Amino acid sequence: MTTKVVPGLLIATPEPAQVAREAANRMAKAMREAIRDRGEVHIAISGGSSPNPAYELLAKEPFDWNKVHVYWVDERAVPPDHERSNYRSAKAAFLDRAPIPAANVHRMKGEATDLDAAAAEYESFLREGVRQKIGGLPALDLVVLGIGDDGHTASLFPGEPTVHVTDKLACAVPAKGDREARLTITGPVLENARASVVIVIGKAKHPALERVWLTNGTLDETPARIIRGFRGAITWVIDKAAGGMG
Ligand SMILES: O=C(O)[C@H](O)[C@@H](O)[C@H](O)[C@H](O)COP(=O)(O)O
Repeated sequence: MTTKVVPGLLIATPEPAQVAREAANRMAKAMREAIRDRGEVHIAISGGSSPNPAYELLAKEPFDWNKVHVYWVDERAVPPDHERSNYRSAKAAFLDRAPIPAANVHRMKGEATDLDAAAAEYESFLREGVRQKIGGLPALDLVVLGIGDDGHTASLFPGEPTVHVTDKLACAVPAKGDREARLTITGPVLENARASVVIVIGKAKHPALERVWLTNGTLDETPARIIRGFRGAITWVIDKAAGGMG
């Protein structure tokens, strides 16, 4: 028998605008708690289009932004001013709107000619920058994730070995078809986060979301199932279309 179990808290809203508000509130909550308990907050953010309205709202929150450190979950192999750059889109929606010191912003170098070296450098940023550790590995206070129509999350794509990588904290993902190469943080860092907010909008995501929530399934087919094993608090914020009701 196949059963559906939503791991974590599900916030299902009618429309994308409410997704943005709920997601921003949940991110802000995790960030406030980290600052209260640990004096600073380390977050890793995703690209894609779904989180941008939430980042815009988050930027209006009255944090001590000097205490906020930003990392990326993944990046496309393009320069930072490219229209497909995750850094560029987060800059427009978030970094240009919140006074986060430049020294606290740790982008992935998608423009690097040697992406393996860029991934190794990113692993060092994570090991040194994220001082809080759980089980010897960096413990981000918050990761913000999305899900692709094909069931990917971060840049962990179906049929790629990346979702099984455990000996690296970040790695390069080769180009495939019309998808450019990527950099991504890997399962051990994602799983170790104290909190995650997963933002899923639109009808096209519904089949993938169902596959994540089914008790049966494989990481190879649906890498976003990795979220099921996260140790921290998982919050899904979805609209009715993603939930199959629109
Ligand atoms: O760079 C990327 O493409 C991502 O970080 C990716 O994992 C994204 O989160 C999903 O593809 C969902 O994208 P949407 O937000 O556009 O639905």
